[in-house]
Amino acid sequence: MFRSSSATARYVSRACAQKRFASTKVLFASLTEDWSSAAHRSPQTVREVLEEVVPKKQLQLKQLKTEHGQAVLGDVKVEHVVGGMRGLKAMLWEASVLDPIEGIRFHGLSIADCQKVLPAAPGGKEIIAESMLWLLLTGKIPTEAETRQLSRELAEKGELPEYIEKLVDSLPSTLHPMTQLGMGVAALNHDSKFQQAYERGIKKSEYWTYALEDSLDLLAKLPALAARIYRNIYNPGKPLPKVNKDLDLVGNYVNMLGYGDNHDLTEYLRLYIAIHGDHEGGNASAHTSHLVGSTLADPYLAYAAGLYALAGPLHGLANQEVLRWQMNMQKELGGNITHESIKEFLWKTLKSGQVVPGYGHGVLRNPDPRFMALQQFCDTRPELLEDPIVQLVKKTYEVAPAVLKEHGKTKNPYPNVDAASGCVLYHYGLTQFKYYTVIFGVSRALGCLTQYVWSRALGLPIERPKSLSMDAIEKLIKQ
Ligand SMILES: CC(=O)SCCNC(=O)CCNC(=O)[C@H](O)C(C)(C)COP(=O)(O)OP(=O)(O)OC[C@H]1O[C@@H](n2cnc3c(N)ncnc32)[C@H](O)[C@@H]1OP(=O)(O)O
Ligand SMILES: O=C([O-])CC(=O)C(=O)O
Repeated sequence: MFRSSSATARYVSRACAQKRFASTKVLFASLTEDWSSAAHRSPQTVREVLEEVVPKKQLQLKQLKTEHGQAVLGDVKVEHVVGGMRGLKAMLWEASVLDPIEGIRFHGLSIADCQKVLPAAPGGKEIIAESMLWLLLTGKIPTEAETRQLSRELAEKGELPEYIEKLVDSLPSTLHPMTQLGMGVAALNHDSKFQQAYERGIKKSEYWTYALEDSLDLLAKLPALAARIYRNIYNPGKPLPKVNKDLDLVGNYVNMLGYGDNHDLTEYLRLYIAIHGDHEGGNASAHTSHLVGSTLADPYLAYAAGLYALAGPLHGLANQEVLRWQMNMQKELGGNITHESIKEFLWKTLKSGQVVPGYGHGVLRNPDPRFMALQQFCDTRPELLEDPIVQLVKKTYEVAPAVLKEHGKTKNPYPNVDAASGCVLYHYGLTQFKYYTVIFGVSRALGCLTQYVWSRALGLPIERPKSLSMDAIEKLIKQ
């Protein structure tokens, strides 16, 4: 049968999608089977599960290196070298893989799959950070009892050392909250077990256990650190609650932020923090923390570096920018918010040479499923559906893709996660949008620290790609 090249491309892409769907179904079935049998045994700790998984992954990597070390995964073109390495397959990252059309999958599970199988908090429905962390680290679904055990372990480690409190309290309230978060995280390396063990001269095979210990410690302390920064900047002098040993990580975070009585905001932040946790390895924050970690800098330093990449407006800071931009739109349009007036505002932004924040992506070529999941959260709550800023975000989504297509520059005219994340926070009273990227920073630790542990478990080497000058590129082309 003859097919035109575009029909062939559609056929191949449909066939690939069907194959992907079938293999995902198998994986989903095996993970959930695994989970239902796990529900009948006594709970394991995340360390015990990793003790079992690490040797299997080490063997997998050994086989990849020895049997397929010379297999070709793609070509390196000049456009990769001068174009931000977009699409270049050049990193190992275990916990998640991003498909341009389907979006993120964590160990093969989509966000919707995770919403079905990952345990929620008592009295809640949304995925919590601990069950996502467990999945990212181990590739397995935790039982409810295992999730609770991890929540308690994190809560027990959650208080900040006094020197960090003093450091953060000494910072000017005019210093951006992300700068403060990075400083606090870096300074926590004062107590790094990984660094102390390295200085003692431990074996390479033991690195990952200390990396895990530091990673859990850092994850546990992030809510208290992030909440202290919020308190110092926006509510100076207000007493901060202690970490409650009976709450999950995000439950504690929201409580320390001062919104503990708001169940809907707590549930929103549970979902937010779980689904922002990892977005494969090539994004700027993950890649930065991976690079710094590859020097054997401890997890605190590696993640602090990642946070400063997250603080850029083309990456995580876009969620702050989205809210600022949507509020400007609301102010300028006043009572005249129609599809037509939003369209004009979009063109004004584009013609002034700015990007439309919250739209476009380095990999995605469809609406971001994280955006859709946050929109779904709004769709189930009438008070959110009636909120003017939530409505404006939704209306902008109805107009922006067509405008961006007509503008013709961006490869992806659809919304990314940052387009939706801030408006719900705003509705619930968390209106200080300069703080929003800090919440993202609490979340992204899940993925970056997971990979830190795996990089040490797999003995990955220091990253050191080859760079070329333009003259050197021209010389290579001539040859
Ligand atoms: C959690 C996250 O990090 S999600 C991303 C958050 N960032 C944003 O929302 C900021 C707005 N978006 C962007 O700036 C971009 O889409 C990025 C940074 C996300 C991706 O960048 P790229 O992969 O380089 O995008 P792409 O290849 O489509 O860019 C091609 C051109 O379209 C432009 N473009 C891309 N997105 C947009 C946008 N939202 N609005 C206007 N122009 C855009 C680029 O600036 C580029 O222009 P240039 O040729 O003059 O340099
Ligand atoms: O994947 C990317 O490049 C950016 C992104 O959406 C993320 O890091 O969450």
